[in-house]
Amino acid sequence: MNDTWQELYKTIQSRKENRQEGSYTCYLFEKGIDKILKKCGEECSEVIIASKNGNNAETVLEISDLLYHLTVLMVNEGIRLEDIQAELDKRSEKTGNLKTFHQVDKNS
Ligand SMILES: N=c1c2ncn([C@@H]3O[C@H](COP(=O)(O)OP(=O)(O)OP(=O)(O)O)[C@@H](O)[C@H]3O)c2ncn1[C@@H]1O[C@H](COP(=O)(O)O)[C@@H](O)[C@H]1O
Repeated sequence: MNDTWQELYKTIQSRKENRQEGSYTCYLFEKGIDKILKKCGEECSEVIIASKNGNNAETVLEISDLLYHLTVLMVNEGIRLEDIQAELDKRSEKTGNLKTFHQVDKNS
């Protein structure tokens, strides 16, 4: 997985294990799952609004906020980056298989 995302994941994981004064991540873990999910929902809406407004710079900021909050959710739930990677790889294999199937179909 992408190094930046991996680093962020590790930092968030360490915030869960060692609570730190003034850390927003620790605040989210203290509040718990309902707060984390609420933030994921809010950030998702903000991505939609920024994108609808055609503002790519704002959309990039909101997608980054969403990815951060989704990563907090993953750590909270014990979902590893490798789990996401495995699922994406599985889909990519399926698409590859599908392409092969269509190519075979076209040629026949
Ligand atoms: N990537 C992020 C990141 N993205 C967004 N945010 C925070 O997410 C919050 C979202 O802003 P909002 O205005 O929606 O929320 P808010 O009003 O601040 O808070 P609520 O009362 O709504 O919960 C902001 O406080 C941002 O600072 C992040 N906070 C931390 N990180 C990274 O997480 C790691 C740990 O940081 P600490 O949490 O500071 O220890 C570091 O690598 C940071 O860079």
